[in-house]
Formats: sequence, structure tokens, C-alpha cells
Amino acid sequence: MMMKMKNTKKSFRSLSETIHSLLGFKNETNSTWANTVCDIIKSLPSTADYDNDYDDSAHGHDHDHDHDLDEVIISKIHGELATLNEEVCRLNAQRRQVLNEFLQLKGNIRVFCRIRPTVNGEKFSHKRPVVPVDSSGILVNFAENKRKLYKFDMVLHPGSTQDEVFSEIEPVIKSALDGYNVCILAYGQTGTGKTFTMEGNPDCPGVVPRTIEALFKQAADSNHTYLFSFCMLEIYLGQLKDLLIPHARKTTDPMPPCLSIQTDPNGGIVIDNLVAIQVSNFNHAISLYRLGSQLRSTASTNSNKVSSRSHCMIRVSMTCSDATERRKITNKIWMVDLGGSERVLKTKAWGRRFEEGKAINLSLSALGDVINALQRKNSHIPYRNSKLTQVLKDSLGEDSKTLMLVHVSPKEEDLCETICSLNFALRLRNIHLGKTEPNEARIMREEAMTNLQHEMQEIENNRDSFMKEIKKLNQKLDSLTKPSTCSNEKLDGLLSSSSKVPQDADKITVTPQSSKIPRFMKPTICSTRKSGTGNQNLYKKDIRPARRKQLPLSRAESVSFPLKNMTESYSGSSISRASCLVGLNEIQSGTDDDTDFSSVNESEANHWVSLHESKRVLSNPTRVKKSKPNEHIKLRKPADVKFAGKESRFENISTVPSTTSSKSITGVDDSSTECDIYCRIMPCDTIDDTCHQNDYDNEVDSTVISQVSTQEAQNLEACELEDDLPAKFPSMDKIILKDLTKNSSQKLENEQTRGFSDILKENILMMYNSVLLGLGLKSLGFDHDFFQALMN
Ligand SMILES: Nc1ncnc2c1ncn2[C@@H]1O[C@H](COP(=O)(O)OP(=O)(O)OP(=O)(O)O)[C@@H](O)[C@H]1O
Repeated sequence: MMMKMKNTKKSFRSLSETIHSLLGFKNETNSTWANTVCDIIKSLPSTADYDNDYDDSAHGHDHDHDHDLDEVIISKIHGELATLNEEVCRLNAQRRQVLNEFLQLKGNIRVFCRIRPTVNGEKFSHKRPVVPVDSSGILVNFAENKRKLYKFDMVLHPGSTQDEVFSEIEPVIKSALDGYNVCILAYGQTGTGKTFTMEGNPDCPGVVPRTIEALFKQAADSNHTYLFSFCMLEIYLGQLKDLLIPHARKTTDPMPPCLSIQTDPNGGIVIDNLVAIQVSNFNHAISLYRLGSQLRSTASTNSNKVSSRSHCMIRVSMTCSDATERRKITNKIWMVDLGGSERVLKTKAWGRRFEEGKAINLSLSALGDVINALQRKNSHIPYRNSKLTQVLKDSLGEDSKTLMLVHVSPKEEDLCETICSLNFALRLRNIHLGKTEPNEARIMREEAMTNLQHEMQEIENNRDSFMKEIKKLNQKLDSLTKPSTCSNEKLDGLLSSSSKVPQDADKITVTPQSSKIPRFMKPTICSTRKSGTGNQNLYKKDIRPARRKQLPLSRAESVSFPLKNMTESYSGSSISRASCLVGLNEIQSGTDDDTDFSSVNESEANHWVSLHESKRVLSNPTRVKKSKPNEHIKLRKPADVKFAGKESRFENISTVPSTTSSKSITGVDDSSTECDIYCRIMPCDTIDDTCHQNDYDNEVDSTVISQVSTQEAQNLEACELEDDLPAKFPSMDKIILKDLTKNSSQKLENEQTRGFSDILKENILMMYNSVLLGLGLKSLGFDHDFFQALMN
């Protein structure tokens, strides 16, 4: 029986291994072959049955057999996974092709029209100026018996929901994940609902939050790894402004770096100095979006209480290096809430409002020219006519998808602007699938589109079932490998329990492995006190807390140098005031990496913005990590970092192994950087006022410590403090008080035997010594660490 089992096991193993090895040739073969191999693997005896048979017969005989059997099963699962993954990749490529065909039929530049509903008790005349006739037509009543039909890719009637709007946008988001650049623009007269469409409100989220959510969801559902980064800017009066950096409010505030548009060698657009923060989940991205939205330039106008006075541009970039079928490794999706087109005469704007309106109108006109030239396939596209078109240059062209959502007002008094907007939209659309398209051709196109949609659905269903199978197999694989992990954990637990962890381990920020470094590199008592990295166990009783002001619990995360001339792309690890905002919630909530940022309310955010502004802290505050006592940390020379001409003082700069970087709040897993630099940053203002004083204080501390660290320390341990002394000398150190206690008790003994002059002399001498001690002159003898280090 045992022999039979062994033979079965052997053949089972060899069969599985042979098939697995054959999978190596799969690249040269077609999918039918892969399916056949997959089927053979599936038809192998069930591992569960085999387990049972084997358990019954061999239980208690040979433990090695268990191990061998596991290996066989694992190898079989690996084989299946490889085949399934190949299949998913093939289906992804197929889906991408079909989607692209579908979008090309629909049009790479599509124009939708959304009619705003009546809001806030607006009154209308009986006759409606704009009436949607069907899903793609809109009828405009100019006057009695004078009307015109406008045709678009889609007309969203006043009752349309945000869901309906987004369902039309979703295919384009899939395209973005396939590697195409995408641009979604909201255009229209002021007050027609552009911001409502793009941003929405908590009850009806708009295109931006839905798109971000869909991107993360679809990326998670795919079998690839995506890296997302988020940035937000506005074009105000023709200038680019980073919305993730608070604007300078006072003249003393540092000016944010100037943003400039550059073209990379591949023709891609790069915005120098733009803060791009890598985001690991929806909440993270949405918290940045909210913060950026608060910094938008808005004002109250005749037409809209909260009118956007700029073009607000949100960009999500995605990088996926493990999907060969993608169009580009890194691509982006722009979501633009354009400033409202307005007739300056009607809005009666003057001064700044007038300038803003003029700048908006000029850039909108330039955008219209560019899209029109693209549609006509002109040889010259006038991108350079405005900053808006320069920024969008690589997202509006041939190889990208553009969606323009034109908004119109339902009010009769706005008819003039409505006609202007509709004509603008028509100009963009006409050339592409203009009025001239014959009916038959349109019907054929629509049929082809429906077929492609069905095909895509089928492919997606197949892919989903493969993905489910992959998930199941991965779970199975986990369960097979888990026992060994558990035993490792147990072992780790045993090992760690054997090395005694100090009780106050959580107070130790950094524990250098001093035994492994040369003596001259060892920190002196003074320096360890300053950096707070000293062995606090040793001096815990004797050292009072540093008199330094309570520093903000902030650590600059993933600081990359130099700060100047940093480029926007992949600057997830850049330090900026904006990045302060990223982590601020963490401090507040004290939660872990995937903090729910949605919980940040406006006042909190404002508070933090103002807090950081007032302190000029250029850091990315995160929840301060409690270092493990055995964490290996190299000490680095403290560095000063300059930002916009102001110095920030970094102290306690240390490096931690790069593994920790993957858990950073920004979701940055920058494998190219060796390690993250964790710094505690002194606010500039605080440095000016208090820093030198604090340094002096610490000098005094350390001299006292170095004095008492030898024999006196023992004496002091034994010496009892007088109860009232701390009360009498609250500003004095415990150690000095101990010293005084000791001296005063001796004095009491001797006072009766000595004369007045002796006591006076002794007191003067003591005061003199105290001054020397206070100035730090007395204790720096040759046995001081500093000289020892020099001599070594
Ligand atoms: N589809 C809609 N459903 C409900 N309310 C809407 C809709 N569209 C717009 N509104 C409301 O109309 C008002 C003006 O909208 P919004 O501020 O979005 O206009 P806008 O085009 O962005 O204006 P501006 O160009 O001046 O910034 C807001 O109060 C908004 O809530």
C-alpha cells in the first residue's frame, strides 16, 4: 500500500512539474495551448482527495512526505497561477483594443451638453429657452417661430443625476488605465453648474471624486500595480498657481516656487516645481483635493455667489510598469473646471474682477482654437496662445481622449450666453462627426458601437472569472505557506522576548548601535542630550527633560534634496508646505497609514493651514513613529535646508531602512531612494527666538551630567531631596538641588563649629564655582568625551 502511495505521489509530482516546466514555452504558443495546459493541470487529482488518501495511509509514518506533498501542491498552484495570469493579460489587451475602437467610433473628442436645473427659487417665464429633444439634441428658442436644433454626443437634461453624467465618463477612465492621456473639461457661462458637475457636494459627488474612486477601484481589480500621484493647480490671471501650497498672505511669508511649463524629450508636458504627491488610496487623494479646493480663487459676482475666478486643474498621474499592453508607462488624467465665460458688460465687473473675466475669456478662446485645429487636423495647433492650452498640450492631441462638458443656463435672460456656449461647443464637435454624417452611416456606426460594447462586456466577464480563480488560488497558496510563517513568528517572538526590552522603550527615539561604530563617531553626552538619542535608561532619573520648547510632532518624510529646481513628475518624495497638509490628519487622528482623510473638516484644515503658515514649517507631519529599541539607525550630520530663502533647521536627522518608506503616508514606495530621512524640524520663528537660549540651557545640563556621571552620581543617588527645595527653587535642576541638599546638610553640621567669616568665604567660593559650572568652563576637562574622541 505504502509503495503504491509513493508511486502515485511520484507520478503526480512529476506530471505537475513537467506541465509547469512546459509553461515556460508558452510565450511562443497561442492561448488555446495555454488553455489546454490549464485544463490538464485542473484535471490532475484533487489535492484534497490526495491529502485524505495520503493522510489515511501514511499518517504517523513519514513527516517528510507531508512536506513533499505540500511542495507538489504549491508547484501545481504556481503553474495554474502563471497560466491564469497570462490569460488575464491577453484579455486585458483584447479589452483595450475593443475599448479603443469603441471610443474612436464615439470620437476621441466628445462634447456633452448639460442643462442646469432651476435652483434657489429661480422664476421662469412660461416659454423655456432651451429644451432637450432627445439624448443628443437640444432645441433653442430664439424668438417667436425662430428656433435652432443643436446636436451633441450627449445631452444631459436638467433632471440628470451625477450618476448619469459619470456613466458617460467611465469608459474614458478605463482608457486612462490603459495608458491614454485623458482630459475632462467643464465649460460654460458663470453659474451654470461647472463646479457642481466636477466637484459636486457630499450628497452628490461630482466627476472628480468619482473618477478618483473609479481609478483606485479599477486599478485594484486589475492584476497590475499602479502608482498614482495627485496634483492640483489653478490658472489665475494667466499665471500657474500650485493649489497644494498655501498662498503667501503676508509679505514675510515665503513665496511659493514659480511654476513653469517645459516639454520633455518625448513631447510630454512637465510643470517645473509643481507638487505632485503620491497617493495610495481614495481617501488620501480626496483629502488633497479638498485642501486644494479651499485655496481656489473665488469671489462673489453678479451671476454667482461663489464664482470661480480661475481655471482649476486636477491631475492624477498613473504609472504602471508591469503591464506591457499599456499605451504608456506613465500617463495622466486632467480634470478641469474652467473659469466661467462671462460678458463683462453684463456682470458689470470692474477692477480685478474685470481682469479675471478678461483672462478667463482669452484662454477659453485659445482652448476653442486648439480643439478646433485638432478636429480639422491642421498642421499648426496654436497651443502657445495660452497657459491653459500649453499645460494640456499632451492631453488634447491625437493619442488622447477629450471630453468637454458644456453647461448652459435654463434662464431666458441668459439666452445670449447660452447661444455663445452652444456655438463654442458646436465648433469643437462639428468637424469630428458633423452634421454632414449621413443617417445610414450613423446607424451603422451605432450598431458597430453596440457590438463592441457587448464584446467588451464578454471579455470583462471572462477576465473577472479568471481573476476570481486567481484570488482563490492565492488564498490556497497562503494557507499552505501560513504554518511556516506562524512558526517563524513564534521564533521571532521567542528571540525578542529573550532580549530584554526597556520599559520606557517607547520614549527612545533613536538607538544607535554604538558598539559597532568607532569611538570618534559615538555621540557625546552633550550631543545625545541635544538630539534626544541618548541612552535614556542610564540617565533617566538624573536628566530633566530638555528645556527646549515643545516641538511640533512633525517629521519631514521622504525629503529629497535639492529642493530647488525639483520637477513635478514623481516628486512624491519632495518636501513642501503642501506635504504638511498631507499628514496633518494623521497627527490629529493618530491612525495608521490608510487614515480616513475624509474625516478632515474645513476648520481643521484651515487651522492647520494657518498653523503651518505661521510657523513656516516645511515638513510633512506624520504620526511620530515609536522606534523599536533594536532598530538599526545610522546617525547623520544635521543639515540646514533652505526653502524660498528661509532656513529651516533640521535636527536629529537619521536614516531608517528603506523598508519603512513603503509605509509612508504619501504611499511613496520609492525604491530608487535608498532610505527615507526622518527629521524633526524647528519652526523658523522658534529658532530665531529660542534656539540659542535652548542650546545654552542644554550645555549647562550636559556639563552637570558629565560631572555627576562618575562617583558623584552614586552619592547623589543616596542623597534624599528636601521636600521644600524643589518648591523654593523651581527653576533649578534636580541634580543641582541634590547638590545643594548635600551641601546644606554638611553646612548645618559645621555651622556651629565655624565662624561667620568661614561660612561667608565658603558661600562665595560656592557661588564662584556655580558661575564656572554655569558657563560650562569647569567641566570640560581632558576626560570629557570631546577630548577623548579627538585623542582616539
Ligand atoms: N445640476 C445641478 N443640480 C443642482 N444644483 C445645481 C446644478 N448645477 C448647478 N447647481 C447649483 O447652481 C449654483 C451655481 O453652480 P456652480 O457654482 O457650480 O456654477 P459654476 O458654473 O461653477 O459657476 P462659476 O463659473 O461662477 O464658478 C450652485 O449653487 C449649484 O449648487
